[in-house]
Amino acid sequence: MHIGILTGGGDCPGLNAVIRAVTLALINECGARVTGIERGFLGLITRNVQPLDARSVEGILAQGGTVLGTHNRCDPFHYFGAGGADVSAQALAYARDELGLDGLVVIGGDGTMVIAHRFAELGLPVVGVPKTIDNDLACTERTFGFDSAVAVVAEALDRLETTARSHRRVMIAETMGRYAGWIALEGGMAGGADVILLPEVPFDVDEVARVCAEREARDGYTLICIAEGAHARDQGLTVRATLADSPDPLRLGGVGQWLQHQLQPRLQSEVRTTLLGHIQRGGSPTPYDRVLSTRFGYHAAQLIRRGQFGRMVTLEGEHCASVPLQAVAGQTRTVPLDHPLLNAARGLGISLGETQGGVSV
Ligand SMILES: Nc1ncnc2c1ncn2[C@@H]1O[C@H](COP(=O)(O)OP(=O)(O)O)[C@@H](O)[C@H]1O
Ligand SMILES: O=P(O)(O)OC[C@H]1O[C@](O)(COP(=O)(O)O)[C@@H](O)[C@@H]1O
Ligand SMILES: [Mg+2]
Repeated sequence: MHIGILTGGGDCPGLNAVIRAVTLALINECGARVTGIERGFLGLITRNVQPLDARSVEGILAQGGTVLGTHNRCDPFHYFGAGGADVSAQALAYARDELGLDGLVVIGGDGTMVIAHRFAELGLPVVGVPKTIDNDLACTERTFGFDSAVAVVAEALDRLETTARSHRRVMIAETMGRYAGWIALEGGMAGGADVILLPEVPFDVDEVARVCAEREARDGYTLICIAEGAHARDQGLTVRATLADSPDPLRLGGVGQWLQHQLQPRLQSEVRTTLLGHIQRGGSPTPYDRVLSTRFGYHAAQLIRRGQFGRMVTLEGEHCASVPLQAVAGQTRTVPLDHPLLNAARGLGISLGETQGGVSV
């Protein structure tokens, strides 16, 4: 048996742990030959691959990034390198006929799963593994990388708290997460934020200013954790860049700065913004993510061993399971408005920037 592995989309802590687990399990349990495809689906177009064995995955469990490299714009069905042309047939022929792959493990997020699903429909035996710091993939309670990103946000807020307290300032920390607020919600809760602003709950600037002013009068400082996809009730998304050649062209960023400009004229204390950016995505995975990645990788190898293709590994409660790629492709899992952590935040007096019927809550 010959199996390929690729990592697609934004990198994320735990990718190497999955590569290691898939490789070791396939070699040990199936006697398989394993090949790494470099830079996501791009490697199937540029024909860049490398053999993987026990030796090549040694020592990578705790390494951030991906030893295979990745790409978050390469879609063989609309290839940027060929003016948006569909080069999927060549990529498929290379994988199946030239490399002789019996299966392909695709480690990626929502965008990558869309492409994986399309290849599966063309007959390539594919198994997906859910990756993203954003935790926004459908059908799985967790993606690996999320816990590591939350740990970075929590530590950043811990550090911002001491400087905010010393200067009696309003400190805004902007997190990643695209259209989902998971990183800001869990990171904000873990880091003791006073205000948490999410894409799922459009906020009222007056209400956020009121909370800051009230705290200014009392404690003197406020910690705000805002997701890059959050927006005021009457505002659209804050877009940092638009990539013309991508099916997912928007890059978000800057809403923290925008909020700073709204708040500053209404407050005595100084307002400062920290954009956490790619710090959330780099570095070593937390122990939780190392274990989750290892479990996901092992489960992916089990699916291959049983010939269960066209599926993505999931976490259901305590157990690894799987769902058809079709159920995941093109979906985004956002924070439900009745999520227990939102209720807990409200119950603790943490502001979500909400007003009800025009009345501040
Ligand atoms: N809805 C979509 N349909 C088709 N391709 C997509 C879609 N969203 C993203 N992609 C492509 O999938 C790849 C990875 O997507 P991205 O969202 O950056 O990473 P991830 O796989 O982590 O979600 C990129 O090539 C992107 O252009
Ligand atoms: O690295 P880029 O291209 O600026 O992309 C940034 C985006 O990637 C992420 O870090 C991760 O998203 P994906 O998992 O979908 O790749 C988002 O949180 C962020 O909006
Ligand atoms: Mg994505």
